[in-house]
Amino acid sequence: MAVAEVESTRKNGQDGAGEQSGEPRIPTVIAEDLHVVYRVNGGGGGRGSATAALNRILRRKPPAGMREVRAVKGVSFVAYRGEAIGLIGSNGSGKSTLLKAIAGLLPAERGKVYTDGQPSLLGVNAALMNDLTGERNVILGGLAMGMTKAQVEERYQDIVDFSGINEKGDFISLPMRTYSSGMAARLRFSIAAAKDHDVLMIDEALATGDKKFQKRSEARIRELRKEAGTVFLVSHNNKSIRDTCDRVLWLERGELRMDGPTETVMKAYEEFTGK
Ligand SMILES: Nc1ncnc2c1ncn2[C@@H]1O[C@H](COP(=O)(O)OP(=O)(O)OP(=O)(O)O)[C@@H](O)[C@H]1O
Repeated sequence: MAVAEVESTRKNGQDGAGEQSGEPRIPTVIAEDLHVVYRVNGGGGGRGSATAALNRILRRKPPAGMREVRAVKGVSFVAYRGEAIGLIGSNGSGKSTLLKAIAGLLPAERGKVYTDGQPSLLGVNAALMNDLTGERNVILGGLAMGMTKAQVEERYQDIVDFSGINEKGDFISLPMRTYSSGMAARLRFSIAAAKDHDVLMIDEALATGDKKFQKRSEARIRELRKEAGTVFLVSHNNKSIRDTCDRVLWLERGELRMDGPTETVMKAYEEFTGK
């Protein structure tokens, strides 16, 4: 759904970036008391036979060993156009789950997510085809993101140059399975970053690139923000978050522990983790 313009006030007084006095800020993502639950067959029931499964279906009962993982618990925030928002928190705190729920890839158990336009989630696991060449993946990836064939052709060289894949030889014409994980992540980032996004969500992509690439991608994130989008960045690299984001959401055990300006939240987080 499209979200209406709202005045530049925030209920809880937390400060985000891009706020200019008196100018209305445009929300791009609204999460309202969002809960996300995974249901996992823990195997505790042990009865894996087809007859047992059929009986469960007929009785409409969950399997005996079914376990629930409450990965996101009552998270609420409003993201605005022009913000770059870092998502931090310990392993398993719910960062990736939150992004997937915003992208519409996981259903909300309770609460709601509203987004303006279709958010694009760029994860290190984004679906590129390992058996196809980098070249084919750039074309397919571009089309999958909604670029026209002409746009992909026009931006093809920029994408390859940005990724730096060809710096050490003609890798772009080789299958993706011959790439290191860093090279593959760079190509994924470069394809996604070639398009302007209303909401771009990046899951750890920067952590896998080398220093030079990190600098380039941080600069591109700043550009994407200027082009009026909202960027979410999940990272365990505190420096990347500091260099790229002006607001940080800190999740812990699925709950939003803090939401505020980068430095305030990072200081509290570093105290919590002992750096
Ligand atoms: N597909 C899944 N099925 C069941 N549980 C899951 C699944 N994916 C994640 N979880 C659980 O949900 C919780 C949150 O996981 P999530 O991956 O969102 O955390 P994260 O903050 O992104 O972690 P990390 O920093 O390690 O990447 C964890 O307890 C995890 O075990």
